[in-house]
Amino acid sequence: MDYLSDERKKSDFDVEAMKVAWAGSIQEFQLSDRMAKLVANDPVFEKFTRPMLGRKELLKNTLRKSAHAWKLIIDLRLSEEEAKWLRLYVDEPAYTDLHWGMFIPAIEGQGTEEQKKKWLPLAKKMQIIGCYAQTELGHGSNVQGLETTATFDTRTDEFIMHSPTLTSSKWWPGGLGKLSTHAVVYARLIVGGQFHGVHGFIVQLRSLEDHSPLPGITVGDIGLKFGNGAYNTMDNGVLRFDHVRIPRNQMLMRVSQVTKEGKIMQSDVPRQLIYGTMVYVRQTIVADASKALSRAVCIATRYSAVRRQFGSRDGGPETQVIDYKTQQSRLFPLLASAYAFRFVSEWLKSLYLDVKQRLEANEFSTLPEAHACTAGLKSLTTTATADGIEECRKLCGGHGYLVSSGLPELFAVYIPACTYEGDNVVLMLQVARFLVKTVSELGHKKPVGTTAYMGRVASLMQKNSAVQTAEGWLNPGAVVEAFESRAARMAVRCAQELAKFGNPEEGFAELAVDLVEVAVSHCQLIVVTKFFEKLQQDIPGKGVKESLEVLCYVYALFLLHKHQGDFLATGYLTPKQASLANAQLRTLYSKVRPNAIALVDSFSYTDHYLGSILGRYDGNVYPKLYEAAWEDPLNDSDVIDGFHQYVQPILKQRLHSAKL
Ligand SMILES: CCCCCCCC/C=C\CCCCCCC/C=C/C(=O)SCCNC(=O)CCNC(=O)[C@H](O)C(C)(C)COP(=O)(O)OP(=O)(O)OC[C@H]1O[C@@H](n2cnc3c(N)ncnc32)[C@H](O)[C@@H]1OP(=O)(O)O
Ligand SMILES: Cc1cc2nc3c(=O)[nH]c(=O)nc-3n(C[C@H](O)[C@H](O)[C@H](O)COP(=O)(O)OP(=O)(O)OC[C@H]3O[C@@H](n4cnc5c(N)ncnc54)[C@H](O)[C@@H]3O)c2cc1C
Repeated sequence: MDYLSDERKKSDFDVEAMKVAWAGSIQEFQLSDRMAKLVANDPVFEKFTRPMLGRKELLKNTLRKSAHAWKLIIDLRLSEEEAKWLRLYVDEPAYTDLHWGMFIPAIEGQGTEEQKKKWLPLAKKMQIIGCYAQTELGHGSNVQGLETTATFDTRTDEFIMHSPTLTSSKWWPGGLGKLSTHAVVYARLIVGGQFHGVHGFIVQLRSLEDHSPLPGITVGDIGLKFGNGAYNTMDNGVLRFDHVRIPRNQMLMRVSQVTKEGKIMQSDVPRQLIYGTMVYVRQTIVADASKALSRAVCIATRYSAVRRQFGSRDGGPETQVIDYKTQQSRLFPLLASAYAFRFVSEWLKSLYLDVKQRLEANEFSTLPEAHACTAGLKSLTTTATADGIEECRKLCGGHGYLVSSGLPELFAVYIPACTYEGDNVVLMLQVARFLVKTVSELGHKKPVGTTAYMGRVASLMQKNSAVQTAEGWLNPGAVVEAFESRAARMAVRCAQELAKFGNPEEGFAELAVDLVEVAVSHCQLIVVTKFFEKLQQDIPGKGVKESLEVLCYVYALFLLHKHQGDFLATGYLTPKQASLANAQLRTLYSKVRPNAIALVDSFSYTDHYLGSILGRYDGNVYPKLYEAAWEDPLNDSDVIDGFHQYVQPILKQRLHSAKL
């Protein structure tokens, strides 16, 4: 029985076509769909018992799933794209993520042709397993502050890897704790007693025979992390070196080379390329944000249509909680954000692929913008997604707190995304630096790409919003201009404040809070713009483009409402115009309402991937919640272990004293 069938009948767009729009293309949809079903129908990938497992069982279970996934990849000859979808739907962080997601890309981006030829075939056949060992106990954000040393010994043509202090211990790398045989280790290069910056080195950590740590290497897991299950399927590790020697050719030498004689040769490649793997991963994290948020929103939307509270008339049914305006005002902007993040990630991927191609041809001009966009959008989307998942939990009331709702585990596994691959505040400060530089160069350099609007700063500073009615906000030009003006005005105001400081670094530190706000406003502008640009494309299917248009305005006007202080303070909007935007937002929520279930069905998530009783496709929530309660191990017996030992004596004592 489909308890949501009436809801599904209300929608006015073609869901199958929306699925394609969400996936990006029919090919991508079919590929994703095939992998989702493959995982959902395979009992090895069962995940409901995960939160009940102890750490050792949990990790072993992950190893079993990873081995099975690898077997499927080989047996079914899956392509790299298919393997990525498979990883997504298996839905369990594992050492293989870091092997494929960071170790291999680090060698691809920073290795010489010779190094790639040697290491990539071994890694791609998984004859070695690698991780990305950058962060240390004492330093994560400040990469230049890393303390591990790689000292060149001209006599033996080797580097000596060493951990000189406790704080230099590598700390956090995923896959390092128990599984990696190799790592790309980031260390200070020392040649002839001089420090030559931080570089990556391929270091073997464990024996390929018996997996024991090699001499001079101390390695282990850093311990249990937030939440049951969640990220504890990953062996984040600690690593120390005691004068471990590696051949010279294991330094990744695309950026700088060390010769046999101990000479440092700089190539034309900028030093920042050493950070290139992070640019790649930040871009993938933006795509993952839309997946995590859409998953939470799918659960909260379906449950909000099933759940009823208050409002019964003459004994009739009570009101579905999705019909409360307050519920809509919390849920629908998240639904719109999921779509907005999906489309901005699509754009970011194309920007990244373009930069990658240019880098391969030694053309580096677009790297700063790629860095600013990946850093800023990673920060913006992961912050919104982490907050959004928690909001979805609250939108599901008490039942959202049950593990079987799927939301606690999703939250616990997701929140470190605000920290890993760069703390979100630290990353926004990078965007701010980029914007301040752009503003300072306006006189002699035409801004391009996502900062092109800064080239129109004079007019953006003068012109105020012309919107007169609530309908007036349904105009891409009016909305984009509002976001451009706000970002440009905030940036210019900050640049003026900065100019008052004699020392720019001192000014940057003092104004950091305002600078982060400028960076956020710039990143929100990118997301809004890319959503409107998506709508310019041919999007087939009855009502699909119209529904996306509604979501695009919901996203933009919700942000405008939330940050109306900025829009008003910069003088671009009047209070009346801000309140017209809010009135329009209410109308838009009414347009989303009949399509809400269809809009989350369009994510095409299987019940396996959602992992939620509240979010079940058929809406059969209460009987399944009731059933699941009886499956809890506490309900194996009526009288629990420990009762006779610890509780009964107390009860007896009470009875005894009551008699007295
Ligand atoms: C077949 C099977 C397939 C299976 C497929 C599976 C695929 C899986 C795919 C993905 C899974 C991924 C899983 C991810 C799991 C996450 C695990 C987490 C990993 C980590 O966290 S790794 C560690 C990350 N660490 C950080 O992010 C540190 C943050 N800090 C920094 O980035 C930097 O130190 C800094 C930028 C904050 C500051 O650096 P520094 O002091 O050196 O720099 P500045 O002086 O400020 O700037 C110098 C200059 O450089 C520019 N810059 C900085 N960064 C970059 C960059 N990344 N790229 C380009 N340019 C950069 C900066 O703008 C300055 O420029 P200007 O001089 O101003 O021009
Ligand atoms: C689950 C998980 C997996 C990880 N996997 C890996 C991995 O595979 N490989 C790896 O190398 N690392 C990994 N990391 C480490 C991760 O990259 C770092 O934790 C991250 O970069 C943040 O650095 P930090 O811990 O030094 O934070 P800190 O920089 O110490 O942050 C602490 C606080 O200080 C603030 N702060 C720091 N600097 C500034 C500044 N300049 N201005 C203003 N505020 C500032 C931050 O905003 C934050 O509030 C992982 C971390 C986690 C949680």
